[in-house]
Amino acid sequence: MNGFKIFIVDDNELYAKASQHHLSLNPDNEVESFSTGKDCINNLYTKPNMIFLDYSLPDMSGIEVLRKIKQSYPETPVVIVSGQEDVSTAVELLKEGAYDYIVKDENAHERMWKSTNNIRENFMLRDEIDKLREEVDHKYDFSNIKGNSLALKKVYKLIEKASQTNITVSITGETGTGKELVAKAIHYNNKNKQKRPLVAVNIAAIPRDLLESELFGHEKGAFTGASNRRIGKFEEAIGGTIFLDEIGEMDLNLQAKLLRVLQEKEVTRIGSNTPVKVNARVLVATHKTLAEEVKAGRFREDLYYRLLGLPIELPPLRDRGNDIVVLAKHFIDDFASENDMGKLHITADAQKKLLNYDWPGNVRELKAVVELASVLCDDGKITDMDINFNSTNNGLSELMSKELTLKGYNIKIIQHFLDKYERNVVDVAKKLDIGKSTIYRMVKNNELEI
Ligand SMILES: Nc1ncnc2c1ncn2[C@@H]1O[C@H](COP(=O)(O)OP(=O)(O)OP(=O)(O)O)[C@@H](O)[C@H]1O
Repeated sequence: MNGFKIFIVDDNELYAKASQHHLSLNPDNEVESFSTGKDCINNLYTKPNMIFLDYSLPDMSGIEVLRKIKQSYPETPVVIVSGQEDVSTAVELLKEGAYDYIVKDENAHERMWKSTNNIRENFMLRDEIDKLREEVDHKYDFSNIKGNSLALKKVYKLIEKASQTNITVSITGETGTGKELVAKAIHYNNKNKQKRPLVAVNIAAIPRDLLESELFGHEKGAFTGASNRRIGKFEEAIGGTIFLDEIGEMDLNLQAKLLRVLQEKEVTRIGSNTPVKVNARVLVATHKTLAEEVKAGRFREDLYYRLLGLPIELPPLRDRGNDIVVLAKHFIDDFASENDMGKLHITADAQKKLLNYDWPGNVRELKAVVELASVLCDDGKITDMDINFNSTNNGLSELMSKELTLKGYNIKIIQHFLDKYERNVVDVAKKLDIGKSTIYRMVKNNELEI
């Protein structure tokens, strides 16, 4: 935020000067004073951040000036400063939209100072919220999803179509193909929804017994342990989007209840008789083939058709051709810049190795593999030696997905090298450019195994 512009409107020049001097003690404040209501109104176009307005001016009454300000700039806070200690005047002015009322007594300047600080803080917070909103909008636009393969271009087209309406969207694809990313892109690209909440519920992550209350809410005392009333996710998402991830994991009993909610467009909290209207847009995702689940009797057919809406199928990574390299470079660049590592390069051999792999864990796995390679590589060059697919067997794929301390990462990396170089401490110390004694000390402390 630039300077904070304050108007003081007071026909008592001496008082106005004293106020101006006091408020200018903060160099961020740009204070201007005017002796008439007209002068103030004529200068409103310069957009002051706040106005101190004397109630009794020679040309207009304070309330007239206040109304004129509120007509053109309803957001500008106006603090009335007046000699009258008349409570009813204060109430009247507050009703007309004044921000505060300060009586001209010996503490008036101090209160003006405090009022300025409060309002400035509010402005800064609002500024910050606007910036964060912009960031979020930017973060989840299409550019967040990387890849140029034909298969993915079809997906982009569908995301665009899905964003233009409120149609239900069912996103399918193997684990780690970016289903959640697509759900976010649909929500944040929808002009009506992007400023409203996106409420995500992972059906698989919530214990069966708690899921109904999580989705639809409950009243106090509805069941043992329900000590307070609780709003469900559907109600939280009113006006926005609810994203039901892993919908294929929902049990049949709850599927029936969900169907009713979708049909009636209202939820009834457990323990209540009063339904609440919900108009949330619904997105669902699953790594299962729902049609097969229906055939096997594990998913209700009527719910399946209700949820199908616009289906978007995410191709597995192995079918996206050179996107594998595009994504790898993207994750490496991100990782290097987050960790101040300078530019990292990936050799042709390493790229070939990535392209020849099957990627059962899809993009999530690729991210983990190349981030680990970025840590392991020497001289800013990722070679095929740094690309490690057996990671799930020796726990290294977890390395990047878990949040460890730096020491924790060190232990994992050194142990990995020890396993790889047949427990040759001298070789490993050389490779990692650390002292042999460091490794021996860690072995002695039972942090490493040789
Ligand atoms: N095309 C892409 N571009 C950039 N990042 C991607 C892309 N696809 C997936 N990712 C990243 O890969 C990781 C996994 O993606 P996401 O969680 O969206 O997958 P998912 O299909 O929902 O997985 P799951 O089925 O396991 O829930 C995330 O870190 C996501 O940001």
